[in-house]
Amino acid sequence: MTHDHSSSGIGASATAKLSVTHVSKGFSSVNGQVVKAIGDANLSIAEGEFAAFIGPSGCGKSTLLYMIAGFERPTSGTVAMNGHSIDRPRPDRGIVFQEYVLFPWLTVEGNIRFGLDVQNRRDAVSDERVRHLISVVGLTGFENAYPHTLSGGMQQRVAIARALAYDPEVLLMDEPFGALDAQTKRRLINDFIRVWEESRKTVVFVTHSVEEALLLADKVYLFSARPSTIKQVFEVNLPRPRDITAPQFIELEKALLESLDEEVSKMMA
Ligand SMILES: Nc1ncnc2c1ncn2[C@@H]1O[C@H](COP(=O)(O)OP(=O)(O)OP(=O)(O)O)[C@@H](O)[C@H]1O
Repeated sequence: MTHDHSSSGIGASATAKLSVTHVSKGFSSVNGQVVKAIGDANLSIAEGEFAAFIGPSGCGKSTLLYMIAGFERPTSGTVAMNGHSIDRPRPDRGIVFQEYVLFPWLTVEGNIRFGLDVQNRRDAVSDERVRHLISVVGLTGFENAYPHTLSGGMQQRVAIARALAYDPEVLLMDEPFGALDAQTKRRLINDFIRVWEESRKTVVFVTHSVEEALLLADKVYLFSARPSTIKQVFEVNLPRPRDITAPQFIELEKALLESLDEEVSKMMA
């Protein structure tokens, strides 16, 4: 099922975990011109929802994610969590980037434990939490390994466990599997679905891949060409793990691709 979200008035909702209301964002370029990345974005993400952002390159997906993270502020409009405007990064939002940003001088366990150590949480409960996370992301046996000895897929597993370690309310992911080869990506998607199903945290996941979005998300938010709005929301009411050959999956994939292609053409015009 899809909804047209190009009109306004759908941002605020009493039950929203995250709400984006009439948000615009412009950047000044080196020659002094303003690039309007986001025109008027409105969306509302429910508690426990797995949301994917997709859209043409440069439409402002990462920019909106960074506003939710608190790294960027909107030019106008509001981005709120639990009804409160977001004004800075906080540990209630964990983030996983595309690049493997691990601390090279810390082991796998040290990296995962990092956020807990910063909060001085070293007790039996946090020890058990770290041990459990190492196991669910499939890194048991690699606790004492250093990042440079790990493959890209393994490093992203560490980054996911690290973001989950301090139990954030929301997990923000910026193309976390984008740099991985197709096979590693597929395995990580399947494993990540299991990890997510255990906690059912609210996730916002930026991706370029229609297939990845439809394999993972409850709702796929399609951004229009710049200055962007949320053009359409695709609801994916299919049980996980999803079958990419199922007729409903293929039907959704086709509709999403067609709508995305229209926006990509506008960006290239
Ligand atoms: N800090 C910045 N300074 C100037 N311009 C910026 C800045 N951050 C983003 N932009 C511009 O804003 C627009 C949106 O960028 P953003 O990275 O959010 O897009 P995106 O949809 O995530 O792109 P992609 O899919 O290619 O990663 C782009 O034109 C980009 O060049």
